[in-house]
Amino acid sequence: MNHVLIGISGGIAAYKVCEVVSSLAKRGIEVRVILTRSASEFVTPLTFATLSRQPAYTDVDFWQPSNGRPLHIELAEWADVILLAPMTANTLAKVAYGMADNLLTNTLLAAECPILFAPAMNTTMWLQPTVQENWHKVLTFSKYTAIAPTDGILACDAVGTGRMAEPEIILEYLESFLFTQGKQDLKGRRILVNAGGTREFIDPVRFIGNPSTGKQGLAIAKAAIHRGAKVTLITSNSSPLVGSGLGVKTVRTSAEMHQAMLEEFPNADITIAAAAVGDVRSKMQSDRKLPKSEIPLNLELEYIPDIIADLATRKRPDQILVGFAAQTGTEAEVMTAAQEKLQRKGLDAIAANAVNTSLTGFGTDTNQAIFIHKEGHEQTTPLCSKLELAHRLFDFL
Ligand SMILES: Cc1cc2nc3c(=O)[nH]c(=O)nc-3n(C[C@H](O)[C@H](O)[C@H](O)COP(=O)(O)O)c2cc1C
Ligand SMILES: CC(C)(COP(=O)(O)O)[C@@H](O)C(=O)NCCC(=O)NCCS
Ligand SMILES: [Mg+2]
Repeated sequence: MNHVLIGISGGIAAYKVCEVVSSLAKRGIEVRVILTRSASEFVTPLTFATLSRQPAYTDVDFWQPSNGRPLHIELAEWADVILLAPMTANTLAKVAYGMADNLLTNTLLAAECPILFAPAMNTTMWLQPTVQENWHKVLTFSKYTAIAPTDGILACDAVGTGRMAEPEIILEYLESFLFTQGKQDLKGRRILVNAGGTREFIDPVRFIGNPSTGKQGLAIAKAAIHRGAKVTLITSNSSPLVGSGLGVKTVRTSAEMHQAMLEEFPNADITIAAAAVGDVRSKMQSDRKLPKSEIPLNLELEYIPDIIADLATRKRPDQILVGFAAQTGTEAEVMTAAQEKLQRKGLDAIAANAVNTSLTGFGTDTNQAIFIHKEGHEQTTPLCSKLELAHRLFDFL
């Protein structure tokens, strides 16, 4: 799976799709682009052809007598996933009614692969009842997945809903879809994820913390959204780029994390705890910054209650609870420690990952883990992106 077909319709947000095409091509993914006539008014086919290292197609190509097999059939069969970005109000209406009057809309009808839509338009256009009706209609078809527009400044200086999802968000969807073939197996599921490292404050400017950046937890949240879930992310000391479908709560300390997890846990079908929660904190916590001379050199510590073990005691039979175990040591040592945690804490599964290599663990973009299920089966992942690891975890569960 590595053929991405990108359809571009006539909006100013087309300029941002150049970056999407360029990034995919640099990762060795084959990209082809179809432009509508209006799209070519904004960015030339030559730009996309050059960035993708492939011909870019327009309606001129559609009507070529030299094609042999119809071009829209060839392109539809070639694609593993199609992205339509930006999607105009006009093209959305055509899709909603199955219309096919240009190369792009004919290709969409001829395609069997999953199709991602990233609309972009002025807020008043977006909120028109006709546009909203078309949008909700297309989303009832399983072949189509929405990358909903976000709030912010538009090209007409207005501020509101209608901004196309950022290239980074679109690229993450594509990475997911190339791995999962677009399956929506978490549709209707509510997923709770925590991420990041907690900070246990001694005073307002000093804390006991850890190097967790929240990247793995955030990747799990995104993977779940890409598979159709509704996701709540509780994050500590990490600032996610928020796309749609993600509810985010920010906390600082393990006590705040514990409280937030207790509030959200009853609503979750699956809970995945990827946060690095502190194990100890200072008994003494000052509200004002301590002068250096007042910082005790023998700081008295206390253990922090184990959040995930607490959740396990409250778990209903229909709920799934998964932990992460960051370990150092050999693969055998990592396994033994994770197995012990799985049992002692009463989890359904655990993902053990080594944090003492340069490509896995804290702050890296890649990771590697061993998944262990309480019923005994286990699976070792290859070294892969944190997003892929998240998908492998959902497949395992
Ligand atoms: C400067 C300019 C900006 C436009 N921006 C958008 C836009 O962001 N979203 C949209 O739906 N239509 C936008 N349009 C209107 C579309 O280009 C127009 O509806 C066109 O018919 C769409 O054709 P297509 O869907 O085949 O690409 C814009 C038009 C102009 C002239
Ligand atoms: C136009 C743009 C891509 C600009 O993004 P930018 O502010 O990141 O440069 C973004 O504002 C967007 O997606 N807008 C929605 C489409 C739009 O503004 N259309 C024309 C307004 S009438
Ligand atoms: Mg711990």
